[in-house]
Amino acid sequence: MSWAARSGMLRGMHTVTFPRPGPAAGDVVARQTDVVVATHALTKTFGRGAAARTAVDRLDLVIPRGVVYGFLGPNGSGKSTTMKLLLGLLTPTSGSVRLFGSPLDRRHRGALMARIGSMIEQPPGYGHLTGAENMRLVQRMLGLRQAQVERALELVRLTEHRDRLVRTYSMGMKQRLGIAMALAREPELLILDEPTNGLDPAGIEEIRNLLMSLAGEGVTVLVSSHLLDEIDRMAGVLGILSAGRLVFQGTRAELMRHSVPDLLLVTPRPQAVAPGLLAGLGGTEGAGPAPDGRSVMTPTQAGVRIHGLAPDAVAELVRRLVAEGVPVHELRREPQSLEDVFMDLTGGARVL
Ligand SMILES: Nc1ncnc2c1ncn2[C@@H]1O[C@H](COP(=O)(O)OP(=O)(O)OP(=O)(O)O)[C@@H](O)[C@H]1O
Repeated sequence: MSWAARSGMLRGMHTVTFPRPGPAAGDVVARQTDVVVATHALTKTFGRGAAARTAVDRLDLVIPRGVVYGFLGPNGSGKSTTMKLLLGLLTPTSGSVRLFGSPLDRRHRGALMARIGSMIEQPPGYGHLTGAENMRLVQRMLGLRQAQVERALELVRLTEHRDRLVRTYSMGMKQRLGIAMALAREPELLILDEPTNGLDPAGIEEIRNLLMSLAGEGVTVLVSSHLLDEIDRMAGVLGILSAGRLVFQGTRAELMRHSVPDLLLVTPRPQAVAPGLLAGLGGTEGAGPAPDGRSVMTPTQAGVRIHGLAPDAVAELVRRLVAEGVPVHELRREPQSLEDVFMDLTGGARVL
């Protein structure tokens, strides 16, 4: 049976109406929907006493069926640990995981894992075996049909390279073989940890297209990255981690709604816009770096760009500029890029 046909089946369907959970549940996750992954206050602390370190901190993830969920966060923010918790490879310190509507406990784990394909950290595969031989191992281990293996190789476009030793594969081919191994059992949920790591733009594009087409067939894809660019164009829902906390969850459009557009001040005398002019104007405090480490005020060709000013603060700034006799040729808002919003979120401790 094809994924498309299977995704329409009621097997394991779990329909819930969500109260708006956790930090910033988005429209996509808040509406009545079929949820594949839901965690509640999921927490993992490594070590004890003074050495204790909380890698994942009270996470409320909600992943609807059939989306690409982009799991973003800087290195060390807890993405891999979360994925291992979802796969039962680590035990939570507290909190819970539900997959396809069932709790991830000892009783359900086997049945739940049979519906999931994953690639965590390094791409798997033995270098001294060919692609086909590696796939045969997976086939035997999982009791798969030959047709399933063939289809997985075809999906990742490795059919013609199947008889080459894996150690001769490029990084992109190794990643694709790892994805084929995860795909062979025709999972309903695919969990991939940084599958675009080390790939060139063409390789990234290829993985992006593959994951989007799988989601189009009803497969739910959870994919992590520390690079926004790699995720942005494929993910229908974004979850952003910072130091183990989920600082945002929702669509790209919802994320952009949290942005404060920059202010562009066009003046022939940018040097007259002293940092002191911004003193006390909201959270930016004039001189010095913003919480994300970027400068609040950046010189541009025609003047200066000022980050994060609320409307009242702009009115006060205009008054000060006039009082100081700074010639203002133009003052306008310019939307922040998605990258800027991401940096604001992950650089500071702000929780949306
Ligand atoms: N087994 C472990 N024992 C102790 N600390 C751990 C263990 N696994 C992860 N950590 C710590 O937990 C934190 C989160 O790590 P994790 O690998 O989940 O982050 P990540 O977002 O996936 O980052 P990366 O992209 O670098 O893998 C890090 O500080 C890491 O050192």
